[in-house]
Amino acid sequence: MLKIEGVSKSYGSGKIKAVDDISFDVKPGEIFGFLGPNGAGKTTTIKMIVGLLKPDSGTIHINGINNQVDSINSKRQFSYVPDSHEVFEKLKGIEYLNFMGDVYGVDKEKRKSEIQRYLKLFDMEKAVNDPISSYSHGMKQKIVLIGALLHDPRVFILDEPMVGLDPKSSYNLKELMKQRCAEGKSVFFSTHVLEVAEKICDRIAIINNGKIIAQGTMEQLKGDAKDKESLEKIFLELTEI
Ligand SMILES: Nc1ncnc2c1ncn2[C@@H]1O[C@H](COP(=O)(O)OP(=O)(O)OP(=O)(O)O)[C@@H](O)[C@H]1O
Repeated sequence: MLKIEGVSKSYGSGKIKAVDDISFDVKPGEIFGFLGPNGAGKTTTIKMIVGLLKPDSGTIHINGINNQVDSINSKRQFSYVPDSHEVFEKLKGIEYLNFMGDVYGVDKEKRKSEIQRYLKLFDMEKAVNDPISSYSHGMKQKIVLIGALLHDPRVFILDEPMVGLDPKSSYNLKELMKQRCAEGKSVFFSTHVLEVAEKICDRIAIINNGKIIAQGTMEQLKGDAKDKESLEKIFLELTEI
C-alpha cells in the first residue's frame, strides 16, 4: 500500500542529510508507527510521501502509484494530517470541512452525516461555526483530523496525530485507526508517544540521523534489543540517548 525504496533527502545544498537511503513498506490492514528522536527525519520522510518535498533519490509508491510520476492520482489515495496547522485560519471550522469535502469530491449528503458524526465524536459541535484562528492547538488538530477522515481513503498518513488531543479524543482516534485497519486500510503515523506505538502498531520503524535503525513487529524489535522490557527501553537503547 505504501512502498518507500532507497529514499534520501538533503537540505542546504547537501549539507544536512535529513533522510539517508531509507526503505520500508506498509501493508493493507496495518498500523505502522514511525518513531525517532527530534530531528531524526520523520517529518521530512512524511513530506516526501505526501508530495510536499521531492526526494533527491529513491521512489515512493502509494497504492502502486509512483508519487513522482502521477502525483495527482497518488494524492487521491491518502489523507494527510500534518504536524502544524497554520493554514486556513480565516475559515470557520465548518467551511474548512466543506472545503475538504469539495477537494476530495465527497458526496454532499454523505458529507453532512459524516461531519455530524465526527463533530460529535470529537466534541467539536459548538466550535464548528467559529473561525479556526480562535481554536486551541487541540481543536485545530481535531478539525484537521475530521477533514482527513471525511473522504475515507485507503491510506492515512498522520504526523504526530496525538499531540494536543485530550484523553477522550486520543482514545477515539486510536479506535478509528484500528477500525480503518480492520477494513483493510493502512495507517502510517509518526509519534513520540511510545506507549501508544507499543499498544496499537502492527509494525514499527525507528529512524535516527536519517537512517532506519530498526523495523519490524514489537516481537522482532525485542529480539534485536538487549533490554526487552518495553518499547521505551528498546528505543533508548537503539537511539543511544
Ligand atoms: N526546511 C529545512 N531546512 C533545513 N534543514 C531542515 C529543514 N527541515 C528539516 N531540517 C533538518 O532535517 C533534519 C530532520 O528534520 P525533521 O523535521 O524531518 O525531523 P523529525 O524527526 O520530524 O523531528 P521532530 O521529532 O523534532 O519533529 C533535522 O536536522 C532538521 O534540522
